[in-house]
Amino acid sequence: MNKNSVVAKKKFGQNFLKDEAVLRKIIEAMPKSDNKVVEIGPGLGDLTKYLVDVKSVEAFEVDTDLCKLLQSTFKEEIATKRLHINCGDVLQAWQSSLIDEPYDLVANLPYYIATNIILKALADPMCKNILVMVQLEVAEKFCAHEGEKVFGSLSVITQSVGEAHIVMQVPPTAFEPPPKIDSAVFLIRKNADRSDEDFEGLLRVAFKQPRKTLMKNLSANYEKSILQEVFNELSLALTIRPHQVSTQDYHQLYKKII
Ligand SMILES: C[S@@+](CC[C@H](N)C(=O)[O-])C[C@H]1O[C@@H](n2cnc3c(N)ncnc32)[C@H](O)[C@@H]1O
Repeated sequence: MNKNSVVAKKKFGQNFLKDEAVLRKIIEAMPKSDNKVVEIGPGLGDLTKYLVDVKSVEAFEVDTDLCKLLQSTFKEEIATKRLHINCGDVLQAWQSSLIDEPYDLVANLPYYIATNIILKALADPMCKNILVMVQLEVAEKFCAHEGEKVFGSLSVITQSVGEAHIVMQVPPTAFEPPPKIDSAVFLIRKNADRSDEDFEGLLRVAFKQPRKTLMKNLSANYEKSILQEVFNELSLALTIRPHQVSTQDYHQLYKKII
């Protein structure tokens, strides 16, 4: 099998990034660091060939056909240890840390598991920065600010460990085959390690019905009189909606009601 005879497999979310200008912009947007690069889903190696030029890369690819192809394309880089390819499902391989040294995640992610992968990377103490291509809609959720309509639990979790912004939007024509939706590359610079399942549980309750008031959502699980007291202490209006509350106030709420 060669690169040109590969038929993209839908079940693995294969949309190969073919636009060289976009590939170069991803490399330019990489955070300056001494960390190793982890690439999830190297696919045909179009991004990988740029990555191995600047960093040593640990790659995870689930498709065994593509693994074989990558092993022959990157023989030299594998021999000189610029590249190591793990063949298998990255989610199976991921314990509390994906690898045992500090790394930056740089990838055009498989969209069907993109949110899950980013949440795992945010909770992984070895992961220091995240530069990934995902569906535009998902990128906007991770990068949203308080007050914006799409500000939700993903935005709060992200702001709890760092800063996020969209680097560029990418149209379907940049890929082969083209996906049905627009995509975006975004960067999260982590500056803290925090993974707290109880806090994330509170966020799930807080944003359960995003258009209802925060008080209404929270009172489904927490004592209303305590909530009223805490809202008062934090100067939060009883009519405030979940997307209007800052990350800092969510942490204060959590401290006071859990
Ligand atoms: C959107 S494609 C990106 C391919 C390539 N990086 C590019 O930019 O052209 C997603 C890649 O992730 C791989 N993939 C899908 N699910 C995976 C999983 N669970 N673990 C590891 N790789 C996976 C797919 O086989 C595919 O190669």
